[in-house]
Amino acid sequence: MKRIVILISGRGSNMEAIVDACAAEGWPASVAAVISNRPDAKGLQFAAARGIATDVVDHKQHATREAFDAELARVIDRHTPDLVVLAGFMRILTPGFVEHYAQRMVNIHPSLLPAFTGLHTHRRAIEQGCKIAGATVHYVTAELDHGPIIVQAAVPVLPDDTEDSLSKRVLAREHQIYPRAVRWIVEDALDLRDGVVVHRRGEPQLVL
Ligand SMILES: Nc1nc2c(c(=O)[nH]1)N[C@@H](CN(C=O)c1ccc(C(=O)N[C@@H](CCC(=O)O)C(=O)O)cc1)CN2
Ligand SMILES: NCC(=O)N[C@@H]1O[C@H](COP(=O)([O-])[O-])[C@@H](O)[C@H]1O
Repeated sequence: MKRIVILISGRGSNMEAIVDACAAEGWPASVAAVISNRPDAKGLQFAAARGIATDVVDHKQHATREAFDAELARVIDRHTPDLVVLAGFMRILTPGFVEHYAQRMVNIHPSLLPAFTGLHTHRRAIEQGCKIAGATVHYVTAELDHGPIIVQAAVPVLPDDTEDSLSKRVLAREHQIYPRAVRWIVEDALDLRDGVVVHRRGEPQLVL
């Protein structure tokens, strides 16, 4: 049984989608803990209500990124994870932390990478007149939002879209592709070769 630790910073709707899918679909895995860098993260309440261990490592309590990451890794490792899932986790992680969880840490990003790395992706897509937006699940590397891509969902940008309406439409697709990606990983359905993810059963890695 694989052990998953999920990191959040806020609402945690992607974490909820993964918890629900894991429970409903009988994955060979369980969510061992949900950990946040923010004590007020709403997702912590959901996890606790589902009987999942929760922890807080407050980034504001640490003088440096390295000190925060070291404490975060100590708390994560108490739960002996096979997979670390970033789900709206809003801290850039140091190279040492990323190396510690090399090839067993994933993230969901609200754009079709490599477009729009970083923050405020939907606002930028609208400002630049993009017709297509979306989300990407990728392995985490030291370089921000540049890890090997596992699956992507494409979402149309509508003429009257606002940042809020687009983010809601993309979020709904995130809730589909993130559980799918995590299930592939815990079922050992993916190969990571020379920075490219190959799905052993040939499942589509771009969902329109
Ligand atoms: N080394 C890596 N760390 C992280 C990655 C990654 O790919 N490599 N993914 C991010 C998730 N993310 C986008 O998907 C992201 C999160 C946070 C930021 C950011 O600029 N954070 C600021 C603080 C912002 C805030 O607190 O609201 C910061 O850390 O100074 C950019 C992209 C997770 N980490
Ligand atoms: N760069 C990281 C980033 O912006 N992640 C995004 O934050 C949201 C978290 O929502 P959630 O807390 O409801 O899952 C999601 O849309 C996720 O793609």
